[in-house]
Amino acid sequence: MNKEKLRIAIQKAGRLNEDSLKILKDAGISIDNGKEQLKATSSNFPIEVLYLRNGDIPQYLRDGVVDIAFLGENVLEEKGDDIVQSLKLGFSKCRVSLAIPKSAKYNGIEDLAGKRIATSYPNTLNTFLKKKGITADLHIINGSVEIAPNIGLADAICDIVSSGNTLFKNNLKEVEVMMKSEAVLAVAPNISEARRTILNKLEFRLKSVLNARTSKYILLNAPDDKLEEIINLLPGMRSPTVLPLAEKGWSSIHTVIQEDRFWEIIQELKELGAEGILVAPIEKMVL
Ligand SMILES: Nc1ncnc2c1ncn2[C@@H]1O[C@H](COP(=O)(O)OP(=O)(O)OP(=O)(O)O)[C@@H](O)[C@H]1O
Ligand SMILES: O=P(O)(O)OC[C@H]1O[C@H](OP(=O)(O)OP(=O)(O)O)[C@H](O)[C@@H]1O
Ligand SMILES: [Mg+2]
Repeated sequence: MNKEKLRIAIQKAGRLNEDSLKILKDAGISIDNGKEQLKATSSNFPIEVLYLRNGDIPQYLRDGVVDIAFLGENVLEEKGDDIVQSLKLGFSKCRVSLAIPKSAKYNGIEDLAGKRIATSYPNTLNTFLKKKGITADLHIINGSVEIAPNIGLADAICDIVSSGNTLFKNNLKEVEVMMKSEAVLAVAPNISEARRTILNKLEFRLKSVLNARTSKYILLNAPDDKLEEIINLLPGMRSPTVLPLAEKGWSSIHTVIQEDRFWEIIQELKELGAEGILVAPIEKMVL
């Protein structure tokens, strides 16, 4: 029996943990937890899970302790520019931004020259400032960065922003978006061929889950004299399925579309006489 297993790093606790386990579950991979354990295996896929701190994962990938990981793009930007990003996973969306006190004036990045900036992302910030030709005084802190201006520790901060709530509560305003980030599948630079074969299988499953998450199956009834116009609005996987209804002059159309596209065209569909529009989730989608 082939005992080869792919080692994946997942954040032990925090923003990425739950969605990472959920996407594996949706891909049909059951992890035998024990969440108190730092290591777990799967009974139905050749994978071993290591629960680690997000910030430590790039080094583990580099050292080959793990083969792949789910982690934020922002962490790769900060600590892992030698690590390959394979898939974007669509969760933990955020941005790394610069913010200053609400009351401070801001005319552009040059206003930060010579200022004290508190951050947990010094490499990302240094690269950004260098590109802009700005020199500033960086204060590296590991958490609660947004409090720094209020306690007189810094003039500005560079940290993760998502809803903007934390900035708002601390009387700060976002002035520059340095990068956008979401969770990605990261791959160790020296992954073995045998493990890459397992990774290909995992990627195939993850892609099916991701495609399904953003797509909807839609069914609608259409008068035959408007069929062509309605079909033109509905790009299907190949082309929509059209079936005659028992009532003469009417057909049922089935197709798959991106959810956001559906909301764009719903009004047009109705104006063309579409009726009985049903939208259903898709569990897996193999293209
Ligand atoms: N408010 C947020 N909204 C959405 N995504 C976020 C948010 N904060 C962080 N993230 C993303 O989730 C990742 C993990 O963040 P989290 O705060 O859970 O861990 P951490 O404290 O950065 O790392 P560690 O696991 O090393 O303690 C970040 O690197 C970022 O990509
Ligand atoms: O724009 P918002 O939606 O308010 O999110 C941004 C906040 O979320 C993150 O902190 P987190 O809650 O992960 O705490 P941490 O510092 O303990 O990681 C980040 O460091 C910000 O402080
Ligand atoms: Mg955090």
